[in-house]
Amino acid sequence: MTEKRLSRRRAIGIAGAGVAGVGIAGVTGAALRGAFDPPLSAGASPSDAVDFHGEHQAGITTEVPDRLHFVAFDVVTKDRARLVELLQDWTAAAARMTAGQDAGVIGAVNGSPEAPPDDTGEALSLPPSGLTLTVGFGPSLFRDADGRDRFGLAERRPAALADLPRFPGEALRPEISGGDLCVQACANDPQVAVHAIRNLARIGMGVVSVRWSQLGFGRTSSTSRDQATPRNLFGFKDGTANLKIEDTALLREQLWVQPGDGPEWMTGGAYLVTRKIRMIIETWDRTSLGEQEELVGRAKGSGAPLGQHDEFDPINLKATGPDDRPRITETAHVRLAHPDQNNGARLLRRGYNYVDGSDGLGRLDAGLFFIAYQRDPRRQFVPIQTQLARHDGLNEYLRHVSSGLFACPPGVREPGDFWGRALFD
Ligand SMILES: C=CC1=C(C)c2cc3[nH]c(cc4nc(cc5[nH]c(cc1n2)c(C)c5CCC(=O)O)C(CCC(=O)O)=C4C)c(C)c3C=C
Ligand SMILES: [Fe+2]
Repeated sequence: MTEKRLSRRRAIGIAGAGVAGVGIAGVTGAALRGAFDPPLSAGASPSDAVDFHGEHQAGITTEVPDRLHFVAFDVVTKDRARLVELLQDWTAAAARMTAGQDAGVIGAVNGSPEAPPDDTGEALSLPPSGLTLTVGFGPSLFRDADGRDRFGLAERRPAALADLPRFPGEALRPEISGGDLCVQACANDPQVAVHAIRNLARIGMGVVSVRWSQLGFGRTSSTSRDQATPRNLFGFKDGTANLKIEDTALLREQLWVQPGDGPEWMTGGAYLVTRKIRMIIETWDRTSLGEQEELVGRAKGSGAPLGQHDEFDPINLKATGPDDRPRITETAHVRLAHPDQNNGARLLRRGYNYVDGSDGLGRLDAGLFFIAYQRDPRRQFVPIQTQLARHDGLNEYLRHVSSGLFACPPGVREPGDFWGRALFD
């Protein structure tokens, strides 16, 4: 085991040097692309480890890395003790993998030749790569579709974990929606994210089964002012007005469940909404630049709100153009999603682009895997999405095909503690 750990550590140095090389190439690329595109990551090296333990789970305000593997599980056991045991095993494995170690204490190659290894091995020699693993509990864990209290948890279901209403125009596919549990793996290396989910699924065999999963690339948001704003597949900067880790007062108000919000086991946690939103890329690409900008309400190059100059200039919803019409139209995305139109509600977005190949007609099967964390979806995601579903001009180019809702408990504070302990106490 010690030998194994050493080999992962040695690899960090080697891979770190590789990353530095990539950084130089990246700067050249950025310079070629033009003045709008500063390098996307700043600060700590993309190969570093992120702390697993803390007041809040990592992977929520943590700077968004480039890759995602998101998975939703169905719990297949009826035995509460086995579920708790799984959460304990998962927590231990998650802490190890986040630190760049093998999922199990024996490791991928140090065990008995007669037994399956306790790590699958594809991350051997890879550094931690900023891996974060974030767990959430879906409404169906508390009561199944027939109203049965599956694990004696029904009384502990948060009111804020109320099923999302149907929204006009959505075309949800049940087989890629919902789930009793979810794990979000974010990392700077796709192999590290996939390795983590694969090993959690392997450990969970017989207790959980994978319901659906989604790979994402190219973050579509920033969660820190140190990160440059990335672009979504419509080519627009996405994440400019996001909640950021520096906004401590706003995070208390809008993100973290506070004492008294109830139930107590969720204090320090947050609610997660996922939406897989297919983007009708080919139609969008035939839309004029002016119309694209009008639909979003921001300039495509700079990301500035229409009527302003710079990306971070405040949005002025009252500004009018020479024709006396509002610069940001009544159906513009940023008007409808703006806190002033939604009782002050805001979201911490950390979504990803996805491309699942092409459909049978040769069109890209691509879009945004939308991920938003918040203190209470009933006051945040639901009203914002209600406005968007009714009036957003972008709807012509979008199709919501999957939906997920999860209660993400607070962080694991110390070794020995485990994901969701307070829920099962
Ligand atoms: C219900 C919440 C939201 C969904 C669903 C959603 C989908 C979606 N958004 C874009 C592109 C952009 N969104 C932008 C801003 C923005 N979007 C939401 C919410 C949802 N978006 C919010 C709360 C905001 C911020 C509003 C504000 O406070 O000003 C932007 C502008 C840049 C930015 O501020 O992030 C873009 C671009 C797409 C393409 C999409 C579905 C595929
Ligand atoms: Fe948006």
